[in-house]
Amino acid sequence: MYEKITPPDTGEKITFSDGEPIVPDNPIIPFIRGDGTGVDLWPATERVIDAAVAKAYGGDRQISWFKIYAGDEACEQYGTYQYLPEDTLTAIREYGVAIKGPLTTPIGGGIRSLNVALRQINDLYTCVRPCRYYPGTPSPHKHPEQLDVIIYRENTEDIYLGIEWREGTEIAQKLIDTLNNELIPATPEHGKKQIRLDSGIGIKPISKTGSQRLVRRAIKHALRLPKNKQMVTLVHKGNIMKYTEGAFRDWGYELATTEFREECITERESWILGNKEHKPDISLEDNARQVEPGFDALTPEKRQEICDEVKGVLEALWESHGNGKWKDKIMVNDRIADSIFQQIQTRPSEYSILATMNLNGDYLSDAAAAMVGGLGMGPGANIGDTCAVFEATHGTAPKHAGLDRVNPGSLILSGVMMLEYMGWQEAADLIKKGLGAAISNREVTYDLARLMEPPAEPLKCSEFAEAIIRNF
Ligand SMILES: NC(=O)C1=CN([C@@H]2O[C@H](COP(=O)(O)OP(=O)(O)OC[C@H]3O[C@@H](n4cnc5c(N)ncnc54)[C@H](OP(=O)(O)O)[C@@H]3O)[C@@H](O)[C@H]2O)C=CC1
Ligand SMILES: O=C(O)CCC(=O)C(=O)O
Ligand SMILES: [Mg+2]
Repeated sequence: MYEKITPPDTGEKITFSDGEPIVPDNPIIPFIRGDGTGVDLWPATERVIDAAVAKAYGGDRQISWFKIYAGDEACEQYGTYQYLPEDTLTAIREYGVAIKGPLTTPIGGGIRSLNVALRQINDLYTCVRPCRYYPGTPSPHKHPEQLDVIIYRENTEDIYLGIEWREGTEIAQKLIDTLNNELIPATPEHGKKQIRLDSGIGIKPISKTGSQRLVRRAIKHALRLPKNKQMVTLVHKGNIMKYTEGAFRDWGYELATTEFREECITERESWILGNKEHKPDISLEDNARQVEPGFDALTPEKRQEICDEVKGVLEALWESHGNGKWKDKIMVNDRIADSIFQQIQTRPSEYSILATMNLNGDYLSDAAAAMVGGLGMGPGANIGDTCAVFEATHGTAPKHAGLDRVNPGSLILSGVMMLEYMGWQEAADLIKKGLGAAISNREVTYDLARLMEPPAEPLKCSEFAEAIIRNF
């Protein structure tokens, strides 16, 4: 059935029921080594995961690794331009849970991202990227320990769908022509806007389906968190992109206030209920005035609309969520994307789960990782309903490739996420303990060593893996 790969002789497949993995004691797990620093990162990661499983379960559980190919290694194995062979896609589909190193994407022309293709082909619609601080990690931030967020990034649409046309091509010119001469003039709100003739054109689709299934997972995750972290923030640039990013926000709120009505409160609803709790005889109009900045300057129709909203919230929610009961619910709020980049730095403790569209989540996950030690400490998972692929937030860092130098922390912590997803919490905990202790002992790779005060003597990538195992 496979052209060039052979699954291990021992082990069984992970299967799925209702979106949850059913994991045998000896699962077969496909892995992609990755390009660039993948040659250094994967061996270190495999060693740490195997050692933790062996120690946690004394031989009763074991992973049978199944080597599959993508990127440069795949071309060596399968031939020129065979970056993502059918074998690889079949193995991931068939075995359900996989882990991968980073893969190169050329900028501009050439192949499109293999990483993105893997997510789209397997419908791994949720990218989960936690950013939390390990004590002793050097950080450019004064209080990195206050940041404990999980980015829930939509993983299949937005500009990552890759539907774009190069400037000057026949289709780009045709599109610009149709937009300038037919579609824009037919849309009064666009006025006399015109697209420059020498533009490249990209399409940014954001669907209700894609947005709501992502937010659904984010809310379900929030339900499993301690009470003080039960928050979901919808991140968007809806003030500028109303029908894509603004719609993401609206669909997120719609889902929270329908499917999760009993469990959720929106920030605005909490203000309305809070105003009445603070002053039980407050009028609808005064309540509306406190909720809506600039209320008195609004048109009478708009003021009436907000009063009706206040009335609707009080009627629908006072019984179930009023009298402070909303404080035990999941708080769903929203923040504009540029503002959230400063908010996670100035008020990190106020955020927990950040639900984002694809591009915003890509940016935000690197920025948040920087606060807790850098890209060497940024793990991730791509999760769908019948399949999951674990990978670090960072890329191939080509200038460090093959030097046994980079920090394997992100890929190892992606392995921890994989073990937790499989329900192998004991092995996951050992790795977190070992990693935390190695960092506290200043046994770290160059990226963390150079930021420590005084600078520490850097370990190699492989030596850091050994230090983690020693500290289990
Ligand atoms: N999921 C994936 O596979 C991803 C793939 N990519 C691809 O990777 C390639 C390179 O991308 P690039 O923009 O350079 O981004 P990278 O994330 O690969 O690297 C940027 C910089 O981040 C730091 N860094 C990255 N990984 C580590 C690590 N493990 N330990 C310590 N520091 C690390 C290094 O900083 P310094 O040198 O300052 O120490 C490095 O130069 C591109 O082709 C890109 O498309 C990018 C992101 C994700
Ligand atoms: O696929 C790539 O080349 C980049 C992807 C990326 O930056 C990410 O997923 O964070
Ligand atoms: Mg990225």
